[in-house]
Amino acid sequence: MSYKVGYLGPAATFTHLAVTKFFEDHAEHVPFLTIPQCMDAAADGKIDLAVVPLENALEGSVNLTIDYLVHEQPLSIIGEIVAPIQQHLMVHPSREDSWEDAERVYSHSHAIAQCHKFLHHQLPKAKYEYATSTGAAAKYIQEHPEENIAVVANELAAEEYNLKIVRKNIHDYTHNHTRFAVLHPNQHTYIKTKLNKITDRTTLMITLPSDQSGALHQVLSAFSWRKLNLSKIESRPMKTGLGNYFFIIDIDMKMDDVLIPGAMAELEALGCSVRTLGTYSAYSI
Ligand SMILES: O=C(O)C(=O)Cc1ccccc1
Repeated sequence: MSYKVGYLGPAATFTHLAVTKFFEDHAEHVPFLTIPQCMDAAADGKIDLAVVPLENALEGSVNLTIDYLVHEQPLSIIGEIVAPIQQHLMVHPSREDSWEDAERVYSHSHAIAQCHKFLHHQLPKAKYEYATSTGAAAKYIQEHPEENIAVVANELAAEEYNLKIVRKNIHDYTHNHTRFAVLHPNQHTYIKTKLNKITDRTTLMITLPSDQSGALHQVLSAFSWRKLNLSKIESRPMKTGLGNYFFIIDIDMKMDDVLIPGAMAELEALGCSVRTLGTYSAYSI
């Protein structure tokens, strides 16, 4: 079967690279300019699957993806792709010899954050400007050679948009990986890949009862006495007022019939609300 797979585009973003490796050639790739547009298309059935960035090892969660999943478009995470990320500095070919004079650095906010030390030292006077993706920034300078901008993006983007890489591997730390989520309206959807599976995961969203002392401790104990291994816990604002947060928790196993449902029932009995954002396998590139 051939899937129609939407991704955070345009061509040659990191998300696109992840899609290419995950689906090989049994998928039609459909670029979207923003994460919400891509997720809306999956919810409306215009594409079969959406692939969007979820979390970066250096910069943390992609809040736009998590917030849109939680507040706007309740798709399920049905798979995860973990990809190494190498950032390069590139310019329009006409500026190859004068890249150090760049007035602006343009890229996705996570890409700029991953290269802060490099940019701080090598382009101290440049202003940062944020694009919807690294690919969008690369495409922009191809189309606007008159603007004195350097872009942070990957090797494929330099090829795709005919740019010159002037500094390679400018990310500040070597262990730069990103998790991409494969999203579908229905949790019970199976996808096939030849990539190596690294782990199974279940992602839950948990809202604590308000003003109850020790609530987070009780939540964690529901997982700990069942020996459920958590690989992530993070809080995000509910957007309902200062001090109101929900938690995103990753458990390192697939939904089962006993342990995770038992923990969820215990949390609900404590007055928490619990939503399963997905139960899936994670694969590495
Ligand atoms: O902008 C891109 O290319 C993306 O796919 C998002 C992203 C940005 C920075 C690191 C990893 C993924």
